[in-house]
Amino acid sequence: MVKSAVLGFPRMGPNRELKKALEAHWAGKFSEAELQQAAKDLRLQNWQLQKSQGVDIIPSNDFSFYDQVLDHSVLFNVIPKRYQDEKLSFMQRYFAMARGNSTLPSQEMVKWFDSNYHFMRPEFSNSTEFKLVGTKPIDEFLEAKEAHILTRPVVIGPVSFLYLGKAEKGSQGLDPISLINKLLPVYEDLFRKLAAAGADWIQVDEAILVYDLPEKVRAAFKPAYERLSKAANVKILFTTYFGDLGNNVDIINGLPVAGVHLDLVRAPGQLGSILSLLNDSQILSAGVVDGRNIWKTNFKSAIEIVETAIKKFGKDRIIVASSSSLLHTPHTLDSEKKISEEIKDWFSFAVEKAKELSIIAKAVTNGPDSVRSELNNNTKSIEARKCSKITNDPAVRERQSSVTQDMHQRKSEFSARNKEQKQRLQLPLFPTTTIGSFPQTKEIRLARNKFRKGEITEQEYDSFIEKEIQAVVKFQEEIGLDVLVHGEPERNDMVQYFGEKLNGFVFTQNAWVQSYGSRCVQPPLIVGDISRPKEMTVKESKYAQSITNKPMKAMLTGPVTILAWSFPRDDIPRSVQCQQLALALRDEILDLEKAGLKVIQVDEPALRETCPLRKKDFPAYLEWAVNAFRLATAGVENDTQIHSHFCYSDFNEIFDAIRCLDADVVSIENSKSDLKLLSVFDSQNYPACIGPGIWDVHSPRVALLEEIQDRVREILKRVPAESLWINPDCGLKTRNWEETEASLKNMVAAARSAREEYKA
Ligand code: MET
Ligand SMILES: [Zn+2]
Repeated sequence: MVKSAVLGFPRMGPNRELKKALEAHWAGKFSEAELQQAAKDLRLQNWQLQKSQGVDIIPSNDFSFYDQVLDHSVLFNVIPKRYQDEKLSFMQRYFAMARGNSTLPSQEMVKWFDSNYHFMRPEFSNSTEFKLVGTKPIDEFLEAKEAHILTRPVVIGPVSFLYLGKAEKGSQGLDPISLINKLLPVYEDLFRKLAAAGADWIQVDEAILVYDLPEKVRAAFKPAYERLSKAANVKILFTTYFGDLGNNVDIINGLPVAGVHLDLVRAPGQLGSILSLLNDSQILSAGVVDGRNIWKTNFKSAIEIVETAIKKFGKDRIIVASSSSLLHTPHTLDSEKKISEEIKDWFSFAVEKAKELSIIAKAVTNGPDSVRSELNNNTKSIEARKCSKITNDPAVRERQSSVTQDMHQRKSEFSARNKEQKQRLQLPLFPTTTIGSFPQTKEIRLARNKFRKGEITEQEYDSFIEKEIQAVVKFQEEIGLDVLVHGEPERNDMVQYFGEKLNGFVFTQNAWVQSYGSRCVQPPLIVGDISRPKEMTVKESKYAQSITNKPMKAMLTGPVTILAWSFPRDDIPRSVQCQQLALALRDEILDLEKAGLKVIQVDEPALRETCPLRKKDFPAYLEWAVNAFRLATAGVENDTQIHSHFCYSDFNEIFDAIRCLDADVVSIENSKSDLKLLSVFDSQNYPACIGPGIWDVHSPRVALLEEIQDRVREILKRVPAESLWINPDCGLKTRNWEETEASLKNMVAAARSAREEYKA
């Protein structure tokens, strides 16, 4: 029989119970014992839930108090010395590594592949002593067993664990992969203990196979799994996900593991090559239910894929599985009471996906008649979505088909535009500006909530927002900034705000997914063709410009970022969705221009993080991403100045793409990366204006005048004076007014002194 399997389940609980428990614990309101109990309840609930959906193979050790990679570091004693020296309890140390404490910063946090989940990067040193110092995977396996659920423990594979880590400060030059032989005995120990506890399979995640890997890393797999396969009487499911194995597929050839899991949602094409690589006793786990999105599975296509595999392997050697862990999907659709029934029928969250797995397994085991009504309903729902008016807007499609090359082209080259903009804006050397948002105070959040709930009228709300704008504008004039902003008080979130004003988006009540630790995000769902029914931001920006003589900068979130921070459609390419967003923004930008805004900023902080996992796929992605930005912005006159903003990651790699955006001014986060960004200017000849972030807005520390001055001098060694703008790293919404005022005053003073120095 074909079994169904889940690779991992969302941890937070149906109502983010884990988040609440964690935050209460951190606030000292919930003891460690209470936290442990809450976690235990959630685990049990999740196992039983999956069982009740009919899932045959249920994971354990997919739970985490913060992050599964950190769990492994702690389990294997990969604890940097700075955390070891402290007199901390086990949990205190764990949370210190996760979030820092009063004396220590946290470990580095990085993105988990191309998802919006973040993990704590393991740090290895020459003195790392691998030891199995915990029992978490075994405990959780036994906990489930006690509830009569035989789970399949999930562990991160040794090669991925090392590769995803880095050398600790002081051990520079150490390549973590060289530690593999020291690490393996610990895995052997763990596997023996899991086998002794009664596990018959272990899911070993080696997700790095979707990356371009150095030869040394590729070569580490075979010997490692030779050893692990002999370590204990337990079968290994060698698990990959998030894409195509590409050239790493040869690693599977002859690998001594009992089974292999493949992501056949993102990369269905790899099925053929794997089928011919596995030997006669190996099992294939076919990931046909998407672990990364919220759409109902198309049973017909999923079953087709599974049947192909069955033809070759027989029913007993095939498992039907989620493509990846369901960690990246919201918990259940059940709690959504506001989405229309028509649209709700298109979705499937984690609980519903678990059910889908068991239906597909039944269909292929006992024949389609055994689940006839489920299959029929699925066909109906898939058809309904395909034909729905919401999904297809002929006007949007028609507009897309008439997009021409010249719509991506500003009227003149930068140098000509620059002259006209100078003429019109009359800015000093080293113009100062901010990135958009000003402190989002309690009052602002309260007013927004009241308005949302209907407790204040639109008029009352509008006048509240106007007062906020007045205050922010006055403040900026007083401290002497050159290009002002309205402060974004009306915006809850830089993506949600736009999604709510566009056609094609749906918002949920409770569809949260973990981003890091206790932090969850609730991405909008893109369900249909996107268009702009009316102006989105003009009212606020126009008002702001009307109360000052200084140039006001209008703020928009760019097409790539709106797409990246939403759940995209799976029925048309992301490039098409991005172009729809670009057209909607193009209209907004032209309306802003008409309303008298001379400077318009289009933020694209997600441009880098949306890059594909493999280098070979970069050019195609960057082409549609850059084109979307250009399509959105290129309609304006020469003397309208287009800004863009980037933060969150290392932009050196895509600097060429940033140049191709053809923006007049870009501001880039740089203060955290120790001016690393600037090295780019040594090799690249950047034609337009640039504002490398001058201080780190993510820290409450006030930027000192001398610090900013030093930084400006450093930057001026590389950036021509006439191209340099002076601005913070990112928006100020998370800062308070005191810090903001102090830092901005220093920034303006630094700009003034730089003007003096430069003249001299
Ligand atoms: C994450 S980038 C944020 C840009 C936005 N304009 C802000 O200032 O908040
Ligand atoms: Zn930013």
